[in-house]
Amino acid sequence: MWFIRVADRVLVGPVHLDAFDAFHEDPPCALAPSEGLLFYLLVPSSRHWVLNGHILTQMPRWRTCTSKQFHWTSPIAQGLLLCILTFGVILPICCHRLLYSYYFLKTVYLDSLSDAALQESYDRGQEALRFWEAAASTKSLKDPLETIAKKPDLLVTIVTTRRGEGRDYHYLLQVAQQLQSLLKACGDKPCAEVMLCDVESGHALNEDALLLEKQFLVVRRSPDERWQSRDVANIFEKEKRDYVYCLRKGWDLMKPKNVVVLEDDAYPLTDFFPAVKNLLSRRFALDTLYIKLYHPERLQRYWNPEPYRILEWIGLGLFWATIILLFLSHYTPLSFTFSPPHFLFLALYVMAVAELAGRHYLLEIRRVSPQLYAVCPATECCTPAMLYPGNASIRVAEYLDQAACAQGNAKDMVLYKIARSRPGEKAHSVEPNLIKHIGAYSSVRTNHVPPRLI
Ligand SMILES: CC(=O)N[C@H]1[C@@H](OP(=O)(O)OP(=O)(O)OC[C@H]2O[C@@H](n3ccc(=O)[nH]c3=O)[C@H](O)[C@@H]2O)O[C@H](CO)[C@H](O)[C@@H]1O
Repeated sequence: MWFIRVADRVLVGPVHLDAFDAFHEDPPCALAPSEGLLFYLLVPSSRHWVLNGHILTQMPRWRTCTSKQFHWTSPIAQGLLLCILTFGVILPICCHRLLYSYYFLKTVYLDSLSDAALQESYDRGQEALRFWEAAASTKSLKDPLETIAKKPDLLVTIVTTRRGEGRDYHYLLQVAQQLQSLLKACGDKPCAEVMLCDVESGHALNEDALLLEKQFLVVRRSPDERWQSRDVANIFEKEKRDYVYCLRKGWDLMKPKNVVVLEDDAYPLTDFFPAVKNLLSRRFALDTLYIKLYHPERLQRYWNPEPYRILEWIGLGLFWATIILLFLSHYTPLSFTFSPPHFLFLALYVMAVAELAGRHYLLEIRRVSPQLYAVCPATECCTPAMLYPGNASIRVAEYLDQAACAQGNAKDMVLYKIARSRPGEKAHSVEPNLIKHIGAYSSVRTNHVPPRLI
């Protein structure tokens, strides 16, 4: 390919020296060539044109573009090159295996990643089963009800039911094992009391909860109450009533200062207790109905209908655009000016990189310290891990009692609407997540077979 320059005009287009017919085409203006690539068209001699020593019989019909318009040192060309490199080369290479990135190659990697996650969970479940069976056979503890502290700073209640599908994964045993190891790491004074709330109301027993009876306080409805609890309109209403029962039972038994309610497939991460402690030490916690400790990763993108996220996104773009421009103008030989177009371009560039690579991965950086965890207005979906500061758990039980749940209006949606509609009530979410959702099989919904990660 050749580029031809005459005086201050640049003639742009492909010149195939072996096929002069190409000159009859009218090539479009394209990227400007670098100075070093320019070749000069020699002026015509009689009826011939000479290009780099080759004789042409016709004058090529070129469209001309001024050299100012196309020059590779121009900001537009540089910006274009940067975008092509970033979005067309670097990000696809780095992110094509990242589950929550736009570049994730679902058709190639989703099945293998999902199978690996299932296998990992199964292995952890079997390991937990062996662990708790060994503990049950060797330890004979006092009645857990006698050993629990009254008015603990924090009560962790796990709502559990017998699982049909996915029972070999022993979600409850996995969660209990992890909680126990995190509690040990707290030091001499336990950072929380744990209560298992077994809401199984069928004829079959929740065997995982039975296995943990010697280690943790396990509460259940009486046989009469259990029978009544089965008589409900739908599974979502039952799920809500079970939740309310567990909230009330924890409060009645211990009068805790704060409550965390975990669903039985909410696996606490290592930063769980330090982060909860930090949240409770912040002023806003005194004044909140609940703090969500988990939001599904697939819904963590900027491009989601959460207004604060759009603000965060714009802030991120403006912040990094400023840093990059300051850096370029002070620490590189490049002659960058702080012009508004540069600034706008860089802000949009940073925003696009953050969104396409995956906001989820940016949030993970916050794990460096609990102080860096972000608190924002509560998001809509899901309640696998909820923190109720002060006596909020009892307020929530009362509010939920007054609402009816159904398909499409499960307890998570009801709770979200309550927090928005009740005057004086506020609800928050923390980011990043403090638990991992390990429940590939739902006990209230039809499951995709085999379960997939997204
Ligand atoms: C990760 C995620 O998005 N989870 C949400 C999803 O749960 P899932 O569809 O994932 O259901 P799941 O099996 O995790 O059950 C949620 C919780 O309900 C409990 N349970 C189940 C059956 C029953 O009769 N009684 C009972 O209390 C169960 O022990 C568990 O603690 O939808 C629920 C609302 O429907 C909640 O919003 C969950 O947070």
